[in-house]
Amino acid sequence: MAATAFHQAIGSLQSHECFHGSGFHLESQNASVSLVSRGFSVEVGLLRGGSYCSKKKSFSVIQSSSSQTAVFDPVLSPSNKTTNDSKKKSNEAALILIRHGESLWNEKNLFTGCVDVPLTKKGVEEAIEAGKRISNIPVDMIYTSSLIRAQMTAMLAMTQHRRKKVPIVTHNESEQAKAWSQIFSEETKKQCIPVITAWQLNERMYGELQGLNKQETADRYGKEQVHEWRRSYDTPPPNGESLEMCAQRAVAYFNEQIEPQLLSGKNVMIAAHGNSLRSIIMYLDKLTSQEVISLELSTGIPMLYIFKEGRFIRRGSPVGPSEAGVYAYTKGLALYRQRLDEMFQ
Ligand SMILES: O=C(O)[C@@H](CO)OP(=O)(O)O
Repeated sequence: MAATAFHQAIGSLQSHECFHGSGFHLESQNASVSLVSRGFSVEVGLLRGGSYCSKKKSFSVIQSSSSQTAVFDPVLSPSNKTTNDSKKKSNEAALILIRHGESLWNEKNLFTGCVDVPLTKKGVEEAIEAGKRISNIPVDMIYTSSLIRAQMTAMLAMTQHRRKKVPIVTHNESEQAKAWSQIFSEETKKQCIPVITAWQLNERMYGELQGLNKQETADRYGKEQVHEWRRSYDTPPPNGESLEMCAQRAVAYFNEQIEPQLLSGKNVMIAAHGNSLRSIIMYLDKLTSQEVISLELSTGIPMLYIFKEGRFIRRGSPVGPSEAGVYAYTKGLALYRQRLDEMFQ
């Protein structure tokens, strides 16, 4: 049956259990508490104030697809019995968010924004480690920013995936690019994961801070001013984007392009940046503009959400493919993990 141990176990996790795990934290205790208790009404206020108004529209667009993989993965499912089950649509989908691994400018403590800087060796290792953590979670589509550090992270992470599907960058920038990158085998297509690059998921544009040293900037303009530029919701850095401005394009893109995929049951991974992901998490977790100030993301730590009945349920950061860790708060899930490992031994 489609109702696998993974489903049951994941479904029985309580939301308060999702706050464990690294990669995502709110510094204030109060903020964490309000996260789990906050209702939809706050979000509506936020939506009205900002430009996330396409949510309603995007929810009405339901695409159908036969190539989706359910949140439980038939290949990885302990029962692994029927092909019918594998075709059955799930009303759940996994959403993995991952901030890129350490970049060369993270290492040098420079404001980076939209400057296109690659990963360090440590960043490469972080991306591979991230891939191990999510290697059991099915991925049907990948979205990255147009910046190389996010793309490297996505690709390196996918080298660790158990399904061994091939991530293929989609080239829609011109008719010729589309035509010249076509795949003519349906069988091969099924073994591919489309990778869509979107500038809307880029890091916030840091304006005249790009290339400056963060410490030196704090020494010059004061710690408080620099903190406000870096973490506040609506104060833009000089000639750059505030988090609010970044959200206007990143969340709109999420609403218009990514949510319809989740609604159709596709499992999606997004590899992006500290601030573009902060704005998306603010939307997913219904954070207020005060709460988001304390939201910090580590490099190369994946975070999992389950999209179910129009809601995003945060599951935290998978510790590893076979470690009980964050997921193992229920017996059923621990058992599923154990069976999975036995299957692949
Ligand atoms: O420099 C940047 O682009 C970002 C992310 O590294 O910095 P911050 O920590 O200020 O968001």
